[in-house]
Amino acid sequence: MGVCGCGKSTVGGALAGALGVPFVEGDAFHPAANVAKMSAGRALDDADRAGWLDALAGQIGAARAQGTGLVLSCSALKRRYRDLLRQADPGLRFVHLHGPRELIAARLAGRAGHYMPPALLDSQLRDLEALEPGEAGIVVDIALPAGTLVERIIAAAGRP
Ligand SMILES: Nc1ncnc2c1ncn2[C@@H]1O[C@H](COP(=O)(O)OP(=O)(O)OP(=O)(O)O)[C@@H](O)[C@H]1O
Ligand SMILES: O=C(O)[C@H](O)[C@@H](O)[C@H](O)[C@H](O)CO
Repeated sequence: MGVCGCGKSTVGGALAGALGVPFVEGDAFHPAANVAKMSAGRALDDADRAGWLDALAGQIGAARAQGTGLVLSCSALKRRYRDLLRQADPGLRFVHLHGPRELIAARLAGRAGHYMPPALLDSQLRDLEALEPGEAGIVVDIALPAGTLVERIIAAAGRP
């Protein structure tokens, strides 16, 4: 979880590879209308995100039913979004990829070929609600290299 450009795809993909489980890119489940809205520089609201979160909950529920496990990238900015995802698997754990605005803005500026305009970073930071006590998960510092983050996440999870 985390705002645009925090490293969800990069770290999530590497984590899934290290764990040997499927990686599901949450961005791929946005309807075209959401992508068009973000591409036009307008932030998504709760209504825009509702169907998308349902689709991601479906992915989590399917992995649980099949016993395959998964790593899924999702901004999951608000507590109630995470509550919805947890309904699909109460054992769901979150990794908040956290870092200073300046670092994330610099990474977004250096990223090519993505629809998300860097100007939407501030709206994402406004929407972001940190993990609360009782929510299973950890916060990691995205200033660290992706490989180090993967090691820390696996160490915190106690596996493999
Ligand atoms: N730990 C890291 N160290 C250095 N660079 C990183 C790290 N994590 C990600 N990056 C780089 O930062 C940029 C943003 O990462 P990435 O696309 O994975 O973020 P994201 O959270 O998936 O973004 P979005 O939500 O917009 O899809 C990429 O260019 C990526 O290579
Ligand atoms: O909740 C949201 O507003 C969206 O999921 C965004 O976070 C983007 O999908 C993602 O960051 C792609 O760049």
